[in-house]
Amino acid sequence: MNQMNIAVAGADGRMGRMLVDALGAAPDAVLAGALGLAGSPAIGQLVGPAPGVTIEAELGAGLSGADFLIDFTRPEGTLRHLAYCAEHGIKLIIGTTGFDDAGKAAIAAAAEKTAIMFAPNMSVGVNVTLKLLELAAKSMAEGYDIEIIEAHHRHKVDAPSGTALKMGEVIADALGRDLKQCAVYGREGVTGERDPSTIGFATIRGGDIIGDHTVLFAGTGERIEISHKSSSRASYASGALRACRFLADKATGLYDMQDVLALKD
Ligand SMILES: NC(=O)C1=CN([C@@H]2O[C@H](COP(=O)(O)OP(=O)(O)OC[C@H]3O[C@@H](n4cnc5c(N)ncnc54)[C@H](OP(=O)(O)O)[C@@H]3O)[C@@H](O)[C@H]2O)C=CC1
Ligand SMILES: O=C(O)C1=N[C@H](C(=O)O)C[C@H](O)C1
Repeated sequence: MNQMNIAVAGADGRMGRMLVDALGAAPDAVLAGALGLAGSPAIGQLVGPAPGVTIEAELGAGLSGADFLIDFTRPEGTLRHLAYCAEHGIKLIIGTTGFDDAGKAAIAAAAEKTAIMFAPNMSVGVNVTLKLLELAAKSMAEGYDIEIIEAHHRHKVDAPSGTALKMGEVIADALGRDLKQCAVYGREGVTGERDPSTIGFATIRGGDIIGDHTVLFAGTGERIEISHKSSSRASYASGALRACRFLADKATGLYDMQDVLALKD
């Protein structure tokens, strides 16, 4: 078994800490570096199993021993790491959400130089849910109003969640619609009757909710709700490690969790 040398960005964050623990328990991987935000009190702290790795702000120091970087940070941080990884052939697993179109284009361009797995949700359950949504949308293309409701902890900074947006994209694609044209992000005041061609989004933020997503297909005389609820961040971390194993024999290319889990038709 080849050992994977994996660095973690945002090593002191909620997902970073979970990833460091997951790497400590993985038989085929070692924590090979850790990155933190310049100026953060976390810089210089030891993480991981003994003898430990220090969290570095300088990319060269944090990534010198790494073949992979797992990045759950913020778009501006990920884009900085992306440029370095593309230049140095470090494979990248991106879990960060909240990218604009230019950020997504930069990720696609970097995938011509190194292998990248980019997904807003790395849990098996959410990725199977995406397949269920495709089937549900095709089967209920007429007569059902589609609303996506997501709930997350009070610290989350982007809305709607990357997962909710991905669910919207999958449904819009299945229906031959463009999400940019048909999405409605919240409602207030005199809105008029609901336009049947729209896909609505509602966002809840509070407490320590790890991540709940429900898609409602509301028809006449019945409604279907397809829900996924996360009760631990461990499912995201194990998905990220699965992605490293998937990328191990790839030199370049942009992949998602549907590729990793062999869920593509
Ligand atoms: N794809 C998936 O399966 C999942 C995706 N996510 C996404 O991952 C991201 C992180 O989530 P979470 O761990 O909860 O967030 P946290 O805020 O807990 O952690 C973010 C980490 O990134 C660091 N950071 C912040 N800004 C920068 C920057 N500009 N450059 C480098 N590092 C930076 C933070 O440093 P500091 O502490 O010093 O601010 C911290 O270490 C979010 O976008 C979230 O939506 C989350 C869970 C699952
Ligand atoms: O910020 C989070 O916590 C999460 N973010 C991801 C998203 O935006 O979809 C994935 C998960 O829902 C947790």
